[in-house]
Amino acid sequence: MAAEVYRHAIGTFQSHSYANNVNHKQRLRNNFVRLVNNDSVSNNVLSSRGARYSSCSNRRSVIRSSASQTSVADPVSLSPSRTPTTDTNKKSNEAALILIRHGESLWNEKNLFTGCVDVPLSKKGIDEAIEAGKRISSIPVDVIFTSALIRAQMTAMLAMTQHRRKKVPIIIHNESEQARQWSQVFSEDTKKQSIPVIASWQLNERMYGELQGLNKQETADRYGKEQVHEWRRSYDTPPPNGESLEMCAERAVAYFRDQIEPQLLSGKNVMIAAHGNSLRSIIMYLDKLTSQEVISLELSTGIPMLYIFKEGRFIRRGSPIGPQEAGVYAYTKRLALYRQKLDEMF
Ligand SMILES: O=C(O)[C@H](O)COP(=O)(O)O
Repeated sequence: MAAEVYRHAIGTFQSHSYANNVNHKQRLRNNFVRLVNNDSVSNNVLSSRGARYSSCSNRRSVIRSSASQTSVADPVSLSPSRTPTTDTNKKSNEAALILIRHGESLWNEKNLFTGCVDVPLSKKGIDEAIEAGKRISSIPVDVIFTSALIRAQMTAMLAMTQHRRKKVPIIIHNESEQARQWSQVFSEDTKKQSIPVIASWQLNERMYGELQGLNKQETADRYGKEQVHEWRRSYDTPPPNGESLEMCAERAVAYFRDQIEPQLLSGKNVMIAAHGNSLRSIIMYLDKLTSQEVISLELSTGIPMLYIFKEGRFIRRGSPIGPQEAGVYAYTKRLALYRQKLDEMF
């Protein structure tokens, strides 16, 4: 089974340009050896990149001091400082972090630059989201963050239809006092069976400026392949009147640090459904990639990626493979226990 875990870890990352990187493959091999030798997240499998976030605890105050964020949390018990997760019966501060790029959109299908244009999933994207949900169906999720764009929200919702815990994802409406009041839930039991979904523009796709709506191939034919590649993948060159990855990172990573890390610190298991470039910038932060390394980071639509957050570190665990893949749950003892609990319940 151990060999199977490794094979899947490598296989899944082939959709990820890391897989073309020899060092990364070597790291995966090393990780695998560590996984086999000791099934504990305390071994930092990303020793060269494992990030230390000593300032995280300082940032916890940000979420507590934000009145709007606290009230967002209230309808379904999101406050990290008051409500420990019940799903996984946590004793340590380990938490799962699932990242998922939305499934294929109707404009991905047509090969159009999309950016902040709010386009829904294609039929293939719907299938990808459901498939992604199967892959993470036995990983605990206590809170979901999505962008404000429908393709990310559809992906999160469709994925959660497959979750074995069968909790209901509920979009939190906090845009006005009335919206907050009118979406209150008055049953504690029902709240417990719900997962809050927080939608934020900061997780939106990078704004693609005057490329939005243009065909990617036609744009490359017109401006040259190199120029278009620079617009699409460089760290600091923005497309005409759009955001560079660096600009996108400024708001997406700040949001991650201020609003999402405190949830992880409090032991909540988090899923983020977002976009190619907002997630690239977050992964750059989690894995401490350089502005050169991030150029070759490509994310496929609808493939979930799993990190474990423990003792201030983000430990990449590869991508969950499928609902029946035992290896996924061997990543940590806690995930294995959670799965066992689900097996007993359902
Ligand atoms: O906005 C888009 O067009 C895509 O979601 C991401 O496009 P990219 O792969 O060109 O960055």
